[in-house]
Amino acid sequence: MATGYVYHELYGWHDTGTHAGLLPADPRRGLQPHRHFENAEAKRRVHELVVVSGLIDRLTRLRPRPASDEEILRVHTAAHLARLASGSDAGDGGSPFGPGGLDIARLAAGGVIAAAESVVDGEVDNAYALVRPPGHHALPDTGMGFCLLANIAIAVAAVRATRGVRRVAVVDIDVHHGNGTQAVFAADPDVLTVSVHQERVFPPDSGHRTERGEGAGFGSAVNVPLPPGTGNGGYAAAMARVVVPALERFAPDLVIVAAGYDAGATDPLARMMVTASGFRAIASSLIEAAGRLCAGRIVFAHEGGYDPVYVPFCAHAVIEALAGVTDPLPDPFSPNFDFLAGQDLQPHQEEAIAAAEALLADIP
Ligand SMILES: Cc1nn(C)c(C)c1/N=N/c1ccc(/C=C/C(=O)NO)cc1
Ligand SMILES: [Zn+2]
Repeated sequence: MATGYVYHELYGWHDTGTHAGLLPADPRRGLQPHRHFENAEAKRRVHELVVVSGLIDRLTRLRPRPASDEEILRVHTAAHLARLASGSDAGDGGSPFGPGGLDIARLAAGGVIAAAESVVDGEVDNAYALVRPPGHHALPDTGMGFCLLANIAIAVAAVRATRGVRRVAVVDIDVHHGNGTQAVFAADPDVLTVSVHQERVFPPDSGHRTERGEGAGFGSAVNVPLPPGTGNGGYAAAMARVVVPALERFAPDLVIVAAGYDAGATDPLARMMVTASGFRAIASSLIEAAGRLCAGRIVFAHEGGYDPVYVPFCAHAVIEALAGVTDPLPDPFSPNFDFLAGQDLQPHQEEAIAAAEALLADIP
């Protein structure tokens, strides 16, 4: 089992400066300066745990490269690219970046491209792209939600253009709706986008079950909004009853996962309860499905997740699953979080999942 791994120190140099965590600092509103929630720490510490634990020795290091203008313009407008070349915010006022921000964003998108190409070319069996800045909220004409370029959408477009890959499934397990990827491919019946997220957190009023794609692409978008407080049992049920069956119906040539960890039990930007063992189970269900459906071709691209202490354990568990590790690193927080009341599937969560099962019938 060869698992590709992309990381570059430049990802840690993407400078989101000081905000008040999420919003621009403003003393007139009582918003005291604090580092932006989307800062380097959580992702840099994932890499450091991968190195210190020795997992790095079981991985095949892949080198990222900057996504070219041609590759970016398959998804984005020239105006958006120009904004990133000269501006200091991706477009929504909450996604700041410092000098050279576009160069690092190119390297993030290029890191996902490199991972996808290596998997499709058979150089590795599967891959993890630990990239920053994230991408799944970025739209063709603007960035948003800390995302500058639509990393995964750019990678999907690249392997379809250069490697003849036809059907790609993107599964978004970040706790926020994968609106960007969904929008890029809404009319495309050969790209399935499935997003499992906390209902209506971000983007506001986005990610409803009723968002299903459009035109020839109707049915190719599947949204599974879940209630706040959903934990390991709710996510396992969503995977087993909606996500994996959707993949089986769609029969992809390649699976790409938008791997965010902000559904984690300690994340500041959502209210879910998933733990490292829960993320391992989520990943394992997707890896197993890819093994049955597309020779194991699966790529995980890092997205959100903001607790610098716990995200490393959650992402490490996912990378171990990709590498087929049978002696996983124990989660020191397990006694606290794996046994929280409500970790098992709750009736109101079951209702949300059952409602999403109805969407499977129209998958193209
Ligand atoms: C509150 C509030 N007020 N306003 C004006 C805005 C714009 C607010 N929230 N913005 C948010 C909230 C959450 C995210 C998460 C991103 C992520 O992790 N994606 O995976 C991004 C922006
Ligand atoms: Zn997120």
